Amino acid sequence: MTSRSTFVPACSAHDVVRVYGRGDAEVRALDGVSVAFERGRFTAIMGPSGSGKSTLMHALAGLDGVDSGRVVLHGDGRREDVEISAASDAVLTGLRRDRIGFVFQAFNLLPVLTARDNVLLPMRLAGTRPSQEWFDEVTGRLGLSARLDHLPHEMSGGQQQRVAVARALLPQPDVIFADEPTGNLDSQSGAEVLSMLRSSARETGQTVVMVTHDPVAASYSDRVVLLADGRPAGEIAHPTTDTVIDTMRALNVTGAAVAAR
Ligand SMILES: Nc1ncnc2c1ncn2[C@@H]1O[C@H](COP(=O)(O)OP(=O)(O)OP(=O)(O)O)[C@@H](O)[C@H]1O
Repeated sequence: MTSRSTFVPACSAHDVVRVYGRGDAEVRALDGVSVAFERGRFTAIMGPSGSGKSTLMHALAGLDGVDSGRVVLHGDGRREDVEISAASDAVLTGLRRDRIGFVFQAFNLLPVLTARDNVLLPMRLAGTRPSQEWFDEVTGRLGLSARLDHLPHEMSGGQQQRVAVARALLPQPDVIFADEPTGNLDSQSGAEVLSMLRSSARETGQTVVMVTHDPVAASYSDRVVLLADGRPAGEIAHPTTDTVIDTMRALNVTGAAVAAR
């Protein structure tokens, strides 16, 4: 892992508000959230059910809009900063193709395509292709080299999710958003996928932001950002399963912000 003294953001939210419904049915899913996600780090978003985790991730990824505040995808010198919250649909489509990767709970592989073609599909749609060296490195690291000609139904859930991770990593997006990526996996397969996400951050500087309910999954991250009732509620640096369980318990009991640890 590289040591670094300054926090360089890959994406950030600034006083973001997202309201669903009106009148008595109004829910402030995000109620003034300001948070930044560090480049080259693996960050988990946690909080009680209904605390706004998915809403925040969707806003950061440009999958859903916000009512006020700003969401920014930060450039890196090569690429420009983009205000996601003010971007047109055309710009957002381009960002999702070139600069943002996704890993979902449901693997979302195309059933008629082999692992190789699933992994390559987003780049093919964008009219580009990875170098053979990078393709071999990513699929090798994910343990997929012997599976590349298999169809999804010929692979286990863990292998399918590793294909989905390879597909997200290959274009080297600014940020990969992972939404409960181990929710459909047994603990062994989940551990493999989480190790891959962690090593992609540590070894290749890939920024990963993951929503999870699972303290074990969160313990693979470098930092946990906590939400409660649509507001930031503290964070945990270098989380362990135990510190996450303790902090979540306190959050569920009090619903209040906890001190950064
Ligand atoms: N499309 C919607 N319409 C109305 N309310 C919504 C909508 N989406 C989310 N909400 C509400 O916004 C709040 C935040 O929801 P969100 O899904 O972001 O929470 P979460 O922390 O991801 O929850 P969970 O852990 O249960 O998935 C909840 O009260 C939810 O009911």
